[in-house]
Amino acid sequence: MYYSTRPTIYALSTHLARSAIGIIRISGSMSSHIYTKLTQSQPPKPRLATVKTLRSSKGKVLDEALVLYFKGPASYTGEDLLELHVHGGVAIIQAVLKAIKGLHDPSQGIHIRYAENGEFSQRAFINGRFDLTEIEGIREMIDAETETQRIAALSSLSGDTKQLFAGWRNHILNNVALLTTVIDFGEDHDIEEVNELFQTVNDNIIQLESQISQYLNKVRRSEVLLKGIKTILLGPPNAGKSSILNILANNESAIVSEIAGTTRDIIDVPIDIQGYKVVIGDTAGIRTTTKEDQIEIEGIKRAKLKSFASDLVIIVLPVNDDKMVDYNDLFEHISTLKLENKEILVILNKMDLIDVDKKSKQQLLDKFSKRLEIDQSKFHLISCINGSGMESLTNSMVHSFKTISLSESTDPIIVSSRIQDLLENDVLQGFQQFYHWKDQDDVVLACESLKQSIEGIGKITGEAVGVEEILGVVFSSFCIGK
Ligand SMILES: Nc1nc2c(c(=O)[nH]1)N(C=O)[C@@H](CNc1ccc(C(=O)N[C@@H](CCC(=O)O)C(=O)O)cc1)CN2
Ligand SMILES: Nc1nc2c(ncn2[C@@H]2O[C@H](COP(=O)(O)OP(=O)(O)OP(=O)(O)O)[C@@H](O)[C@H]2O)c(=O)[nH]1
Repeated sequence: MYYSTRPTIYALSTHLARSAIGIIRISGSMSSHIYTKLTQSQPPKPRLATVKTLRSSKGKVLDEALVLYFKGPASYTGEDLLELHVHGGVAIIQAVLKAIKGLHDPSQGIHIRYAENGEFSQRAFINGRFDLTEIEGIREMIDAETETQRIAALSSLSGDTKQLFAGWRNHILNNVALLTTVIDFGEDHDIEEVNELFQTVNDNIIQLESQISQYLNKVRRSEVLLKGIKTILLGPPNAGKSSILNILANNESAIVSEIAGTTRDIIDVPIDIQGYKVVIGDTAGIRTTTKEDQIEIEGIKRAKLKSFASDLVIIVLPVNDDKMVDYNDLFEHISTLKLENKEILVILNKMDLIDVDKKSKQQLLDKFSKRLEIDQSKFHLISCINGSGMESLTNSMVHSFKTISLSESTDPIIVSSRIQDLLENDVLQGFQQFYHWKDQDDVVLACESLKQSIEGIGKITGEAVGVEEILGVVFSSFCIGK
C-alpha cells in the first residue's frame, strides 16, 4: 500500500499540437477519483476501452474521449492508471488538463500534480515492473530515428540485457560463494586445496572478464549507429560532391529533426540510408591553391581534419576534366590524408560526359586505381545527371556501414554510457582488484573485490542500495508523460 502515499501524477503523453488524438495519462491512487469526477460515473472494467463524455467541475462538456482504466498492479506503472484519449486539439487538451489540476485538494487528502520527466517510468521501476536496463531500453526505443537504432534498442527493451547481466551477476556470486567456503571453513582445507579453488575462481573471472570486454567492444562499435556514421565527400571543386549529396538525401529519407548548422565550408547533412543514420559532410573542394589564398588553405585544412575524424571517406573525381583538374596535385593532397585504416570509396563522376565502352572503362579504373593506390573494387562509375551507378554506390555504402558498425554478423546493441561506465569502472575494476589480491594470496580481500563487481551490476540494474542517486541520472533524460 505504500504507493498510495505518493501524489497522483498526470501528464500529456503526446505532443501539445493539433493532431488526431491526444493522450493524457494519470497514475496513482486518485486515478479512479479523477475518473469519477470527469465522467460522473464509476470506473469501468479495467483494460476495457470505453467512450465517455468528459465534463468540467461545473458540468460543462469538455470532450468525448476514449478512456482506459488499469487497476494496479496490472498497469504500466504498477499503480492505478487512467488513460484519456481525447481529440487532439490544443484547447481541448488544455481544458482537460485544467480540469484534472482543479481536482487537487490537499485538505481532502487528494494530492494531484503534473508529472516530471520520466516519472511514469520511474514509478514502474519503483514498483518493480522493470529494471533500469529495461527502462533505458524504453528511452532508447523512443529516441530511435532509424531502423538500425530501433533494433539496437530492442535487446534492452525486451529484457535480454537484463538477463545477460543477471547471468554475469550469478556467475560472480557463485565464485564468491566458492571463495567464502574457503574463508569460513579454511581450517578444514589444506593449502593445496585452497590454492586449487582460488585458481579455479581466478580462471572463471578471467573468462567472464573477456566476455564483458567483448560486450563492451560491441557496444562501442554499435554506438556509431546512434550518433550516425560520419561520412565525408572529398574531391576537387566541381567534381559533383553537392550533386551526389543531394541525390543521396533525396533518394533516402532526410532526418528532418536534425538539420545541421552550416559552417563556412563544411555542411553536415544527416540522412537515413537503408536504415543507417549517416551524417554526410560536404567539404570545400580540395584544390590547388596559391600560397596567398588563406581562406582556401583553411578550407582544405578543415576537409583534411574532417576526413581524419570520419568513418567513411568518399573521394569524388570528375572523369571529364583532365585539363581543369590538376590530378598530380590532387593525388598529392589525398596521399597526405592518412586513409590507410579507413573505409574508402572512390566515385568517378560525370560518366555521361564521356564516350566509354567496356575497354575504356577498364582503362579509367586502371589509371585511377593505380595512382590512388586504392583497390578497384572500391570504385564506382556514376552520373548525377542520368543516375547511372547510384544504386550500386548506395549498396557499397551500406556494406561499409556494416563493416564500420560490425552489424554484418550480429545485431547491434545500444546501452547507455551510464551502464558502460559502471561496467568499466565498477565491474571490471573489481576484477582487477581481485587479481591483485589473488597474487597476494589474500582470499578475504579477493572476495571483497568480487563483491564490488556484483554491486556494480546492481547499480546497473537498479538493485543496489543507495539507488536514489542513480535514478536522477536515468530519468532526467526522459520526456514528460513517459
Ligand atoms: N495507450 C498506450 N499505448 C502504449 C503504451 C501505453 O502505456 N499506453 N505503452 C507504454 O509504454 C507502450 C506499450 N507498453 C505497455 C506495457 C505494459 C502495459 C501494461 O498495462 N501492463 C500491465 C497490463 C497487461 C495487460 O493488460 O495484459 C501488466 O503488465 O500488468 C501497457 C503498455 C506503447 N503503447
Ligand atoms: N554532366 C554532368 N554534370 C554534373 C554531374 N554531377 C555534377 N555535375 C555538374 O557539375 C557542376 C558542379 O557540381 P557540384 O555538385 O556543385 O560540385 P561540387 O563538387 O560540390 O563543387 P564545389 O562546391 O565547387 O566543391 C554542376 O554544374 C553540376 O550540375 C554529372 O554526373 N554529369
